[in-house]
Amino acid sequence: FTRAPYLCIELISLYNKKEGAPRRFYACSACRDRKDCNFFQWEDEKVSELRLLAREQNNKRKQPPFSHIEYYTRYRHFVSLPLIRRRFCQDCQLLLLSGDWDEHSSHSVLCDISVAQLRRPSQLLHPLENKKTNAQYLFAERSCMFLLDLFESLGLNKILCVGTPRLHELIKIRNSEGHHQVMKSLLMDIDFRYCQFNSEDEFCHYNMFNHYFFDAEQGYVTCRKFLLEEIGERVVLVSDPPFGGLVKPLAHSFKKISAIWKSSVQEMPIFWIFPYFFESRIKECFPTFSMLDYQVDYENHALYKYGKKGRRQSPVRIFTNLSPRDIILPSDEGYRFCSQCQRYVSSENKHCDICDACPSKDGRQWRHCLQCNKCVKPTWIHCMSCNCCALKDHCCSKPSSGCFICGDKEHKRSICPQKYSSENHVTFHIIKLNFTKLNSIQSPPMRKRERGQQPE
Ligand SMILES: C[S@@+](CC[C@H](N)C(=O)[O-])C[C@H]1O[C@@H](n2cnc3c(N)ncnc32)[C@H](O)[C@@H]1O
Ligand SMILES: [Zn+2]
Ligand SMILES: [Zn+2]
Ligand SMILES: [Zn+2]
Ligand SMILES: [Zn+2]
Ligand SMILES: [Zn+2]
Repeated sequence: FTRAPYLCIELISLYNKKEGAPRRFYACSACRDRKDCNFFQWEDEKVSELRLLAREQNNKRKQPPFSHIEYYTRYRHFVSLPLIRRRFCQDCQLLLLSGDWDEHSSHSVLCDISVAQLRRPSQLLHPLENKKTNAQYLFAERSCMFLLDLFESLGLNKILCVGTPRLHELIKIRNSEGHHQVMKSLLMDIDFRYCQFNSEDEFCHYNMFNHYFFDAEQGYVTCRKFLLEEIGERVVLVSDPPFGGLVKPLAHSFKKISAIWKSSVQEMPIFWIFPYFFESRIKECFPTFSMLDYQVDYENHALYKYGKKGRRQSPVRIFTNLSPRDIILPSDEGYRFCSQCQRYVSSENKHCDICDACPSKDGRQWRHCLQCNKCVKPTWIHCMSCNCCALKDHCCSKPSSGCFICGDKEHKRSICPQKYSSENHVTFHIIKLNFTKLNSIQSPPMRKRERGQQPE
C-alpha cells in the first residue's frame, strides 16, 4: 500500500573477491531490507519475456488502489460527512466512505474521526516501524516547535518537507490557527498514505534516495512550482531521512533539488537532520555545512529522547548551510552562545582554549588530552601502549594500526563512523528505470547494508 518499490532501483557494483571482477546489479534503493523488496537483477542479465510479464503483474498488484487525485477527492467527501459517518480502517490505513464499510466490516475500524484527528495524520496513521526501510520516527513536539519557530525567525516561509510529515502537518495547523506568519509547505515522502490528507500541491510521492518522483511529470512540476520564490518568499529544504540511508545518494538528491531552485548568488538553505557521527560524511558532500549542537528528539523512539544524560542522549543533530551564529538554540534548555566559536552550544559543551573549540559532539563534556593534543570523550583514557586515548577496556594487544575500515588510529572498526555506511565497500550509481521494465523475483546476492547506530 505504501510503495511501488520497483521504481526505485539503483545500480550497485560488488567487488567479487574470488574472481577479482566487479559485477554490478540493480536493487531497490528505497528498501533497506530484502524482505520489503527483493528486486534483483544483474546489470548484464537478459530478462525473459515471461519474467518481464511476471514483474509487471507483480508491480501492478503492489500499486495503491487509488490515484492521488482519487484519494484526495475521497478525503474532501469524507470531511463533508457528519462525525458519525467518519470511519478509518486501521488495518488498511484508509479513510472509509459509506460504500466501503461492508468490505472493512471485519477489520479494526476507528469511528467518529474528528477534524482534529484529520489534521494530525501522523497520529492517525501508524508509524511505519520497519527499522531498515522506513524508520518513521516522528519528531517530539519540542523539536517540531523549535524548527518552526526557527524558520519563522529566519524569515523562511516556504518549507520543503522531505520526509518530515509531522512538520508538514504542524505547519498546516499553525496556518489555520492564524497566530503565526503563514508558511507554505510541500511534503515529499515515499509514504503514499499521506496523499489521503494532502492535495496535489501539498504532497509528492517521492524517493529521496534516487530523486525519483513516482508521479513522473506532475510531481516534478509541483516541486518546481513550489521552489519558485515570489517576492517575500524564502524556501528552505528540511529533511529527516531514515538513519540507515546512505549519505551520498541523499546529498545527490538534495543537490538536484537545489538545482531546480537554483540561484547563482546563494545556496538554497538546507536543514538535514541526521546523527552526529555522519558529520564527516555530510561535510564531504557539503563542505559549507556545519553541525548544530541542538539535539533533535522523537516521540516514538525510546532512546532518542530529550532530557537524558550521558550516553542516552539523542545523537540526532541538524546540519545546515546557514550560519550557525544566526541559529539561536533555546536557553531554557541550557544552550548558550560561545563567543569564541560564534555559535550556540549545549550546556555540557565547554570551550577548550587549547583546541579553540567547543569540542563535544555527543552532548557530554569532553576533556583535553595533552598527549593526544585534542579533546576526547569523557569515557576515554590515554593509553601509553596505544599512544592515544581509547575506551578504558579496549584491547591493547589488538594491532594499534587502528580502524580496519578507515585506517584511523583512534578507533576500532566497531565504532568507525564509516561503518554506518556501505559506501566504502560498495560503490554505486543511482539510476532511474521505467518500472515496466523492472521486476522483483530472484534470489538476492549477499549485500549487507549496515544501519546507523550510535557508537560508544
Ligand atoms: C525518520 S522519519 C522522519 C519523520 C520526521 N521526524 C517527522 O516527524 O516529520 C523518515 C521519513 O522519511 C520517509 N522516507 C523513508 N524512506 C524514504 C525515501 N526513500 N524517500 C522519501 N521518503 C522516505 C518516511 O516515510 C518518514 O516519513
Ligand atoms: Zn480495512
Ligand atoms: Zn567554543
Ligand atoms: Zn581540547
Ligand atoms: Zn590521549
Ligand atoms: Zn591501549
